[in-house]
Amino acid sequence: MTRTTDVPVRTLPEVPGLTPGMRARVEDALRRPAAQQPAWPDPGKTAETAAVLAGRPSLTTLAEVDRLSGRLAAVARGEAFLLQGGDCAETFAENTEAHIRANVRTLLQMAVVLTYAAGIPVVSVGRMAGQFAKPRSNSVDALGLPVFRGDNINSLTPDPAARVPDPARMLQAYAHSCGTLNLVRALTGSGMADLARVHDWNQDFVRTSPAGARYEALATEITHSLRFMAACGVDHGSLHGTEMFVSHEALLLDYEAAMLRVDDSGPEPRLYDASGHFLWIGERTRQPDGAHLAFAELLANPVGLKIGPSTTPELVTEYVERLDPQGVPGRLTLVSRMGHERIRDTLPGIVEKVTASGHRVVWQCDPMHGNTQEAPSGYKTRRFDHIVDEVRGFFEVHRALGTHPGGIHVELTGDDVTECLGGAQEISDAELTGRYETACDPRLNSWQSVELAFLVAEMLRA
Ligand SMILES: O=C[C@H](O)[C@H](O)COP(=O)(O)O
Ligand SMILES: C=C(OP(=O)(O)O)C(=O)O
Repeated sequence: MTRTTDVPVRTLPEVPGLTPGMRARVEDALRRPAAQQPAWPDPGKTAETAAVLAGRPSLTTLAEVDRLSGRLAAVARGEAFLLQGGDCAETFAENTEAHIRANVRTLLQMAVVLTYAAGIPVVSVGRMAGQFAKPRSNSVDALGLPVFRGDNINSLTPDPAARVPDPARMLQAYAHSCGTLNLVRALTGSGMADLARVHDWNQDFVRTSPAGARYEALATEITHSLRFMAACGVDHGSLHGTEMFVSHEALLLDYEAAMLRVDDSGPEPRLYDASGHFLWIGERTRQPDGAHLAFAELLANPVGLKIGPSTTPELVTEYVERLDPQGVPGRLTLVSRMGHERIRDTLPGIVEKVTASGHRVVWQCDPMHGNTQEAPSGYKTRRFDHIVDEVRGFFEVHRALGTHPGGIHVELTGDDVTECLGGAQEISDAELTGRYETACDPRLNSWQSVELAFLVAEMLRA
């Protein structure tokens, strides 16, 4: 864990309905050291922007958030599987209809394969509609410029002026998130999520992928099941539309605090972060005395916590007690990102200790962040076989301990990029340069993502 910029977060705007007690708790959280925050040049402007955001409509509703909490409770009980994925960093420039459609389509394709193999519902959560802030290893980049921290803070353009944090970008991020969420709701509620159509895309994948033969049997089983259901006259609405939630890292506290909303429709007012359905705390900002953890403690949203290879079972138990004080199944998702060489050694002690504590968390595997490496060409990349091996290790650990391997969390895009090495397309180091388009970390492309889903399907069935 590194702290590149520990600066106090000063801005908590007026939030309608916030009781004095709630306000004091949020202010206390925000006063703690907060890693990875931008040094805004003009705090007055940041406060003004936060006040504008606080007056804007919520992006999500507490009813949707509660629905997701219910779904995650099922995952924690072993009755559902969680699929989470999307860009490493969304960008304003790439926030196009084509890009969003491609990402949604890839998630839908993966979800169908996983649902069939697991025989239980798949809860789909996009890394989208808010994934605009990135924690970074260094505060300067290779050119000696202040590092790009995500489009809601500064610009990727390699120019000193463009790298100055600009709070107005938070308003743009809000507007982009709003547009994305609108399209996601429309696409998943309409023809695009039609099961037969999504399966047709998977059949195209099987027909055209160099590794298609391996996955053909499973795809054929799905075809037969669909024909059987059609022959029986099964025509339920869930065959023609689906549910997709959105998530991002709750990194930029000025933005997240401005998106706090109070729901007072129940017996007790509840505070939730209306910037997304699911928020997670990253590996670089999970300091026990830090602001991010204290902020997450206050939310009604289900939350995730990334845990890297240095995390001890004792520390995880402390996180679990703090983030799930009431023992609500699925309230907390522990996202292990250990690296394929470490997962089999590091995860078992953590799972045993948390299981013994009685808390029912969602166990999720992020096989991306512990497997980043520099290719000989100099590109930051990840190898497909390392990614698969980490997921395999995750399943092995949970199978051995009798716990539920609850889900995967993947950086991916539906575009045909060349950022990760290998997969059936056998993307080589020399090919990385072809379409290396990520604004931060390398993502699986659409082929690699669907192939990963077929491989996880095999693990789920084993
Ligand atoms: O997505 C995770 C981090 O933001 C990312 O790996 C940091 O990248 P860096 O090491 O290039 O700063
Ligand atoms: C920064 C991320 O991951 P981690 O916190 O696990 O490094 C991420 O998922 O974008």
